[in-house]
Amino acid sequence: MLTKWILSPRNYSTAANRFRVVEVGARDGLQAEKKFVPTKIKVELIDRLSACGFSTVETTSFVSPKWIPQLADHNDVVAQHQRFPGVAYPVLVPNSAGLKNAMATGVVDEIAVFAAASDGFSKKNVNATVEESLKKLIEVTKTALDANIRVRGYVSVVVGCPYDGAVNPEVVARVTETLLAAGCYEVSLGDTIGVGTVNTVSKMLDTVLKHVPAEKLAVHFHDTYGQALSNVLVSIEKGIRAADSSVAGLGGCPYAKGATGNLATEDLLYFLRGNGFETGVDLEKVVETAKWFNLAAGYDKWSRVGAAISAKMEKKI
Ligand SMILES: CC(C)(COP(=O)([O-])OP(=O)([O-])OC[C@H]1O[C@@H](n2cnc3c(N)ncnc32)[C@H](O)[C@@H]1OP(=O)([O-])[O-])[C@@H](O)C(=O)NCCC(=O)NCCSC(=O)C[C@@](C)(O)CC(=O)[O-]
Repeated sequence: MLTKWILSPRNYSTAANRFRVVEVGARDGLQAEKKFVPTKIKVELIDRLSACGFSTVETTSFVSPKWIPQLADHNDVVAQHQRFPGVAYPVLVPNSAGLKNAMATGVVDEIAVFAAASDGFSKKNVNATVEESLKKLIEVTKTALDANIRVRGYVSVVVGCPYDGAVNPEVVARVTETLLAAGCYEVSLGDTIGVGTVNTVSKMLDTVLKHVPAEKLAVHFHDTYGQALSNVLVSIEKGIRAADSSVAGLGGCPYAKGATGNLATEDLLYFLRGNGFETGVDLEKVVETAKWFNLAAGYDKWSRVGAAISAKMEKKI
């Protein structure tokens, strides 16, 4: 199975060489952090990421502050960050209360709703089964669309669940179809705990793609076991041209035991650039942003590519 990917030529046609990278560091990256990152730093992080050339920068979550205290400053974040032309700034919304709060800010024009492909994870994450949560999300999506707010969808634990084990790809397909039918413009398939491999991700995608077209899908890999880039490659081979990632590989999910950071944006951009894809994002600027964030927030988090490029930059000085 693996040889097929290794031997397959990397000269993708120009028509298919555009790739959208969705930057989720300010939301997914910070939601599980032990310490609260000050609002001012979050806002500057979003502004700096916007200047890198992303077309989508996810900013925060309108979830319960009791559940995710790290993003309790969502009102201030959306009010204070800049809005670059052509950049979408979705916020995560779990229910109608979150949508109401997001709409009350008067500045949110895109939300992301999230469901899961296992009851075990869904109950831990949103205190509802998959079916119960889908019912709520269909309502939320309808209300948002009626208010001219675009809606992106997520499906979590598409390969494996920390509570229920291996996940049936048919369930992933059904949840994805439901979110698209509700009106989401795209659904991002999340390997929340990063357990997927070329083999399992490939099988999952083959099943989902029997039901929905590749243009309606994005992928969202966590790099817990170092498999994220191979899984992006599999997704590309199947026609998917959008992936989520987070600057410096920040991230994790508080309700997914063992989940480490997202696929790092710098690693994804290097991989895409090296394989002939155009993203419109300036890799070196993203590395500078990671460097700034580490200094500003007192972190020492580096992607592999970020560490390598940063070392080269320092040599030149
Ligand atoms: C969904 C709930 C709220 C249900 O939580 P619940 O406790 O069942 O909610 P409830 O409806 O019973 O309400 C309880 C209290 O929360 C309040 N409340 C209720 N909703 C809201 C809201 N939106 N904003 C602010 N407050 C809210 C509500 O008003 C009430 O307040 P009280 O009366 O106790 O003072 C909760 O489970 C929750 O907030 N969960 C969010 C968990 C989360 O954010 N997880 C991480 C994001 S998912 C993820 O990271 C995966 C992803 C997307 O990245 C992809 C991947 O990697 O797979």
